[in-house]
Amino acid sequence: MGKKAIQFGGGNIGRGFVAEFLHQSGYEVVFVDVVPQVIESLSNNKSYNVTEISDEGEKTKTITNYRAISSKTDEPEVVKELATADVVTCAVGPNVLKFIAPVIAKGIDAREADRPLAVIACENAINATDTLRGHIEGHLDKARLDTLLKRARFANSAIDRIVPNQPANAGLDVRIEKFYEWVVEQTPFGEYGHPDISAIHWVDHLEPYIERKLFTVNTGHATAAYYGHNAGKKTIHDALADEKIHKAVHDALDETAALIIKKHGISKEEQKEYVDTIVQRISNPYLEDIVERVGRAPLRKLSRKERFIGPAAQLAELGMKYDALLGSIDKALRFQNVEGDAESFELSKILQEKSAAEATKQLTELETDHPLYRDVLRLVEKVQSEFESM
Ligand SMILES: NC(=O)C1=CN([C@@H]2O[C@H](COP(=O)(O)OP(=O)(O)OC[C@H]3O[C@@H](n4cnc5c(N)ncnc54)[C@H](O)[C@@H]3O)[C@@H](O)[C@H]2O)C=CC1
Ligand SMILES: O=P(O)(O)OC[C@H]1O[C@](O)(CO)[C@@H](O)[C@@H]1O
Repeated sequence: MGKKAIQFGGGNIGRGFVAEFLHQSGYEVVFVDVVPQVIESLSNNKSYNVTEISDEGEKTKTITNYRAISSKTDEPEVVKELATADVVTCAVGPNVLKFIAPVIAKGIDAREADRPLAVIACENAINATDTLRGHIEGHLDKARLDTLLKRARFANSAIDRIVPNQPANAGLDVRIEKFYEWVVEQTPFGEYGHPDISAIHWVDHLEPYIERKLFTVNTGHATAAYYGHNAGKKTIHDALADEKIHKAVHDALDETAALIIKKHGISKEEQKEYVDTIVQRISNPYLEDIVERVGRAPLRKLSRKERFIGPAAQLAELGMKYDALLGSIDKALRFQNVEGDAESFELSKILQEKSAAEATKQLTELETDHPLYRDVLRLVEKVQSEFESM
């Protein structure tokens, strides 16, 4: 039996990042999704193209050797595939992990293979695999929990690659930036050793990588998106061409860099190079990355451990500067009632219906005695008063 991986989420990252690299390492990929069109399209087309874009031009790779199953209509099939798979990955969105956990738990409980299933969540969230594991454990056969690690091993990951929204007629094909980083913990695999996926950079300690990525790439990307949306810009490239927004992005990344350098012992020079690289990446004009995609789901992005409150809270606790991050939070609070973005409508509702204190608590989960709390409360009050007067 050849190597088999189950990929939950046949979307941009699922097809354009995870499946590309699993395919490259000889895995058969079984996509699992809930959207019928995704399943149909993957089942009816035996290949699709991934086109890598960079300022050196474009390079196209053809992906084959995959299948697709709906976890909505064919759950028993998905369980059977999980019971004999080597790896399970997911790119469904951090808030969806709780919905894929039950079927993964059934698959783990059905396993008799001599090697545990490698579980690797590929989401923009810190320790997403631990979160998924927590949901899975709630659905496992309690009587067999003591043998869980013989049947599954759980490794957190940091994934970084920009996959913009695809052209309407793209079908399965994905246009994606050439740059990528996929860092995964290797220690959870212990004596079994990690799966052989050549694109992965295996590390013992992931935290420096995931915090650096989330608080640099995602903080910078989302800052550009929210300032850009607020200024009526179409793409991230357009936003960064505006010198005030370009400065706001660099100012926010100067603050997160100070935290990353202090906390993780990464050198100033190395972090500056990393920052310059991501500003260049996100302003890539060929990606045509619209600000509403990068700013999507503002409630998630304003939450406690995420790309703004996460670093700003740590900086406030250390008595370090976070004014620029307050600017990013201000613009994120104004990402309201954006067509197709349910969370942006929910954000507007919260700001209209709740008091500033209730809204601050609900959005950021900051305790009232946290050193960051008062500054964020003032931002919420300001945004509420401006929207009231509109
Ligand atoms: N787009 C990007 O540039 C990057 C995205 N990410 C992260 O990757 C994840 C996915 O992002 P995208 O691929 O852009 O989103 P996407 O919306 O293109 O793909 C998500 C896929 O998950 C599927 N899905 C939803 N619920 C499901 C369920 N219960 N079971 C199975 N499949 C389900 C959807 O049908 C869709 O096909 C997110 O966590 C995102 O933050 C990470 C790095 C880059
Ligand atoms: O995918 P999220 O979490 O909504 O964040 C948006 C952006 O952050 C990135 O994932 C950067 O890693 C972008 O590629 C992505 O479009």
